[in-house]
Amino acid sequence: MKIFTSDQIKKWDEFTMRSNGISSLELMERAAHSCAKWFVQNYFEINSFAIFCGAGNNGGDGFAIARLLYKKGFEVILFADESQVYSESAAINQKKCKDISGLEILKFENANNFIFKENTIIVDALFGIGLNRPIQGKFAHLIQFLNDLNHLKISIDIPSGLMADEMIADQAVVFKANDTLTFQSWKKSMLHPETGIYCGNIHVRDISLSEEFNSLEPSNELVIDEKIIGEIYQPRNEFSHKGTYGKATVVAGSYGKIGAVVLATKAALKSGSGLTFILAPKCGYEILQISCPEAMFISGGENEVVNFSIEENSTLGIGPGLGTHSDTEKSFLNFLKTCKNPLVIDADALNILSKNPDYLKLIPKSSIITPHPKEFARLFGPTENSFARLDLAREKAHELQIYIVLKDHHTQVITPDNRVFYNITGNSGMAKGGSGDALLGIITSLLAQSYSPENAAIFGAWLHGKAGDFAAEEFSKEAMLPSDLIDQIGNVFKYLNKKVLPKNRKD
Ligand SMILES: NC(=O)C1=CN([C@@H]2O[C@H](COP(=O)(O)OP(=O)(O)OC[C@H]3O[C@@H](n4cnc5c(N)ncnc54)[C@H](O)[C@@H]3O)[C@@H](O)[C@H]2O)[C@H](O)CC1
Ligand SMILES: [K+]
Repeated sequence: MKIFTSDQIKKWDEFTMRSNGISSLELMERAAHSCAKWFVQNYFEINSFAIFCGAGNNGGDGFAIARLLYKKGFEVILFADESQVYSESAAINQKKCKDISGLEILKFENANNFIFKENTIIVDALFGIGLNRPIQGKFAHLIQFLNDLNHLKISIDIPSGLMADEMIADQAVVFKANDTLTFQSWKKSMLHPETGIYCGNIHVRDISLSEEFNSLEPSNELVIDEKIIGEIYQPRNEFSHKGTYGKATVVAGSYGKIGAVVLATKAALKSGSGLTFILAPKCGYEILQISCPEAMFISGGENEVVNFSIEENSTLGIGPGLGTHSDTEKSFLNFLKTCKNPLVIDADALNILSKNPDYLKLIPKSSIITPHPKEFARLFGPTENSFARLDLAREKAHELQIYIVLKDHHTQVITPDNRVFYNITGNSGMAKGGSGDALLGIITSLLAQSYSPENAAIFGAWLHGKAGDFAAEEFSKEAMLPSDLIDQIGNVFKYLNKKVLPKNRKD
């Protein structure tokens, strides 16, 4: 799914209206119907809505939604400032509401003294993607008042106060929604931690905007949706053998950190590599041979990996629990001098590179690094926010011709040619030591199976998050473990074969 800027979305609207021969009002009606349907499906037992309408088309959506819900028998209270100059479509929908007896429109000022029923849902239709400056004055006070209410809060298209494409200003006032019903596609600010936090759960509502525009309009920022995954995932061919699925080698571990090797190796095995090797210190030999019998053990030293003797044409995943012992550092850096094939680098291997930045240029082209924000900052320097961090990541991915899987909520896969894929699977239950080890194993395994580095990074991030979602479902976010995530990888492949592939394959 492409991510468009607010300007592009407006062009998308216009293109749709022109090519479908519909008016802005009809498009607004389509949007309102889609929202009303969601409310009925999700909150039919709640019968009261307080809808706050601005003067632009977001407000127009709000008036139209109010009319539709009222006609379905819901109790609806409208709040608006009728002294404002309304957009054409908003004015028409506001008039339609005024013409309905029983549908009251109160002033925003009345909200402060209004007694909202406990189960009233607060609907924010104040500002949408037309917001062009921070909200101040009476609107800011109104939003602060609404944020202090304990009621369920739903935003239409985007929480008021959030810019669609960029970071919020310091002290910005933004409506804090429990859910956001957004039209047709994700907006960039919904995908970054500082801004996405205001959106709650995102529900993308299809309002049938032009598919032709979507395919023609360029965007180098995308959301990894199941359409993309359906195009990447390669189901197994029965006429195959273990050689078909490549050789993966996990280079990891040091005394006391053998668990990281177990997690990375199991994740690699579960992701389908044909042959899987482990290069780890001897202190982990028994543990690894017992816990990962399918993987072959190569000793890299006593308590640390000090000897990078690698299986021929094997795909390497390096880093989990590796430690930064000077002997490990020396042998890893020496190894980099001769390594030519793309590899996957994580955790302590990245920390070793942070201490030796001159070696960054020795990372083989098309390799994949998987830093979390702190590892990224150690590698490339601090940034003031996640938008700036993404800009720096794009610069570095291009400069070093590598893929950067920037782990966050939401993880971003940055390509050497400036494209960004946002992952929308995964959850806070994965914020535990060991999750990153699993991701390293998954991506290494996919790369070993001849997925391109780009597809291994994209598919790996999605698969990792989806397995995390299944684990959270099974064990709760609090109790799930990275090993539970690994155990769910098989269920994700089953989901892919049952749900995703059939939908996306036009064989
Ligand atoms: N394809 C779609 O996504 C559709 C979207 N729809 C809805 O239309 C809005 C966008 O409408 P627009 O009129 O462009 O902007 P807003 O409703 O966000 O109103 C902005 C309005 O307010 C003024 N303004 C901007 N910033 C401020 C500020 N800080 N303080 C005060 N006033 C401000 C600005 O000048 C505008 O006049 C979209 O979000 C959807 O909800 C269509 O209904 C259907 C298709
Ligand atoms: K809104």
